[in-house]
Formats: sequence, structure tokens, C-alpha cells
Amino acid sequence: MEFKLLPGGTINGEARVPGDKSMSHRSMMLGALAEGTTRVTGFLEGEDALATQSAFRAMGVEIERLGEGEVLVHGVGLRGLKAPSGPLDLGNAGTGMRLMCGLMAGQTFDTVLTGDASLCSRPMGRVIDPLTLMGAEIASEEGGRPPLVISGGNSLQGIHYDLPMASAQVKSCVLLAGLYARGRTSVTEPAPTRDHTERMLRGFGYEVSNENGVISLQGGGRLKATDIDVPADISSAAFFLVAASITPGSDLLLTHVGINPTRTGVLNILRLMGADITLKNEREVGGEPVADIRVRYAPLQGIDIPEDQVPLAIDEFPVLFIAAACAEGRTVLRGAEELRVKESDRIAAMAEGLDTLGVPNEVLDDGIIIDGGSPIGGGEIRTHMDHRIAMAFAIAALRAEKEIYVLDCDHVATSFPGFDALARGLGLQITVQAD
Ligand SMILES: O=C(O)C1=C[C@@H](OP(=O)(O)O)[C@@H](O)[C@H](O)C1
Ligand SMILES: C=C(OP(=O)(O)O)C(=O)O
Repeated sequence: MEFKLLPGGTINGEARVPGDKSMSHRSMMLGALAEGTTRVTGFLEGEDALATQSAFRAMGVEIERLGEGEVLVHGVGLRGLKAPSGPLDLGNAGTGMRLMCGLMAGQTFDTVLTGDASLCSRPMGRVIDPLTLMGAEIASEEGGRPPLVISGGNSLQGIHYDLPMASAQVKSCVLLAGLYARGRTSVTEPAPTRDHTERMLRGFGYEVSNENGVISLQGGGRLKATDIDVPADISSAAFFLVAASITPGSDLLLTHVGINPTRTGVLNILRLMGADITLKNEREVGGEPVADIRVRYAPLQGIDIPEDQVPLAIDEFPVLFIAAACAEGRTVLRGAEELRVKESDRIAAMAEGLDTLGVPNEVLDDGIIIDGGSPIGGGEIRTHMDHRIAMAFAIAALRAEKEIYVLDCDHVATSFPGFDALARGLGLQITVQAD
């Protein structure tokens, strides 16, 4: 399917975007491995998290859907999974595959992890390396690409691992393997990354320490079932934070959004650009901070994005590039080479689309320079089958002078089912058509 967008519009109203994808994956994983029944509300019924859910069903875990986003997971305990009868297909999800690698390395049976064409082109050496040090045996395709064959029956040994890149997926993979390892498993990261794994493990009664940046846990414990309320995903909210910020006359309230400080780079960066964002009703829900976010139009200025914000906004850069295109002056992003190994090479894919719209930009190895403030045109945008590229260019239409056609939008359903209807309700002139 493709999105057709008419130029212009304003963004007004109130909305709750779907549940956090990172937490939804983790709620299925820890719920399945806990003792007792975990009730999850606000679960993201997007393809990525549903693929993780199916993987656990394939390993004998009973998971009941009670209603929209409401799920009961009947945990089987850390040693209770059964060998699946075939490969586990994790769809489009890097998070699903990398975290499952850590868990599957600790099982007594062999597993094959696979996914779609995008996932099968993404590097898994970053998780194979530390898991191999722990005693796991993992075979991959050339260049550490999936499908991965993980041999069961290896006893894992706790290690200390200094992460070579700021990656919550690698950190989580090592810590989850550590649940099955002898002794302590610890990691340090070059910069803080999202800490949902650590928080959720604690919520399941598992001790995880963080002493001066050394995050560690002791293997051989137990997870105790709990209730999890998944807040709205700030990565999905980001599209509308930018939409309202760039469109004169906009005033929007996004409710129940997760504002974990390891995820709020998008708020910090937009505020540095001059955005008018206020947090209301700040509260803590199940160990995660949550707030309602009000955003009103404000003229934006280009900035040098502070590098310490990069891991805290890593998934929000596609739409932040649209904010930069609408800002006065130059925005410079550096230190963001990780963007090249997401569902697409997001630096190259965004630069291609910005070129189509006539937005001056220069690609760097580890980032991009965008000169904002000139007119934004229209045209056909290729998404490279990347959900965030598709949604980012849909938002650009608010300030475009001509129609924008975003081709290949099916992957939007991986993280944001119902994006087009919600966007239309808030004022985006978007229609969906078959391609
Ligand atoms: O741990 C997670 O849930 C995620 C970590 C990030 O990936 P990296 O660890 O590769 O940075 C992020 O891009 C992804 O969308 C979700
Ligand atoms: C990078 C992303 O997800 P994943 O790595 O789980 O595919 C994303 O959702 O932007």
C-alpha cells in the first residue's frame, strides 16, 4: 500500500498512540519465562511484538488475548520452554531477534531464528560475539546475517562485556543470556541506552545492579509474574510532536506517553530547536515514568545535535530530519552511524527522500547536514521498506507545496498499526491506496 498526502493542514486534538514497542517485546519475553501469570495492558499489537508473541506460543507458552492490547501470559519459568517445531520467524524486528538470541543461547534445545528480507540483512555479529564468549554456539549466514542456528545444551558462563557500540539490544541480549549463566554477567556501555530490560527484570523480582555504569546480574534466579502497563511509545508520539511543532496553528495533547529519560532525546532535541513542549501529569507506572505531552506550533531553528542525545533519540531521527528541513538554518547530526544498520540505512534513505522534496542536505559517514527553511516540494518517496521513513515523509506533507506519495508503506504496521487513521483524525490529509 502507499500513502497519498495532500499538502498543508494543522494538527489539533488529543490522542494516545499505540504501546511502546521495546516494552511490548520484553513483556512477552519476561512474562513467558516467569513463574505465574503476567497480565499486560497497553501491549502493542504491531507486527514486531506479535512476532515475539508467536515465537513464545511456538515454544509452548499459553498466551491469551483478553481485549485490545490486553494479554495474559501464562509463564512457564526460565527452564519451561519447549523446542519449537520449526524456525522462529521474528519478522522485521531487530529487537526481537537480538534479545531472543540471548534467551535461546541458554536453552537445552536448538533454535533457528529468521526474519524478513530487511532483518536478514542486518548484522548479528554484535550479539554472536559476546554470546560466544559466554559459551554459546551460533551459526549464521555470511557477515553474521540471519538466519541464525543456535545450538542448545551449552552451559553458559557469566562474563564482563564492554559494549563496542551504544546498543540496548546488545546490552539486553547479554543480560538475558546472563539469566542462564553461571556466576555474574556484567556490561558497560559507551553511552547510556534505553534501560527497559533492567527496569522490567526488577519488576519481575530479579535483582539487577547498576554501580557506576556497570550493569550486572547473577545467573540462576527466578522471575515472578507481575502486571505490566505498557505506556504509549514515545517513538510513535515523535511523529506528532514534530507534526504539531512545524505547523502553524497546531495544539496537540498526547496522553500516557513513556518518558523514560533514556528515551527522551526527541524532546530534548526539539526543545533545543525551539519547540513548545510541556509535560503534564507526570507519574510513574509500573517502574516507568509516564506523562501527557502538550505540543504547540513554534518556529524552529537549526542546531548542532549534541552527540550525547544520539542514543536517546536513535529511532526518532527520520522525523527529526523533517523538523530540521522546516527549521531556519542548518542542522548537523554526527555520531549516528548506528542509523545505517536499522531496518534500512536511514541516513541514505532519508537523504534520498529529502533530495526528492528539494531539501538541501549533505550526507556524512556518521550523520547528515540539513539546510532548512527553503520550500519543500512533493513527489514519490521510496521507503526502503522502513516504517519510520514512511511515517516521517507523511509528516513532511504538512509543510510541503505539492502532493507527496509515500510508496511501500506496509511496514508501518510493524510499530504503528492505525497510523493513517490516527493521523487523519488529528489533521493530516492522508489517504491509503493500493500500490
Ligand atoms: O532495545 C530496544 O528495544 C531497541 C534498541 C534500539 O536498537 P539498538 O540497540 O540497535 O540501538 C532501537 O533502535 C530499537 O528500535 C529498539
Ligand atoms: C530500529 C527499530 O527497530 P528494530 O531494531 O527492533 O527492528 C525501530 O523500530 O526503529
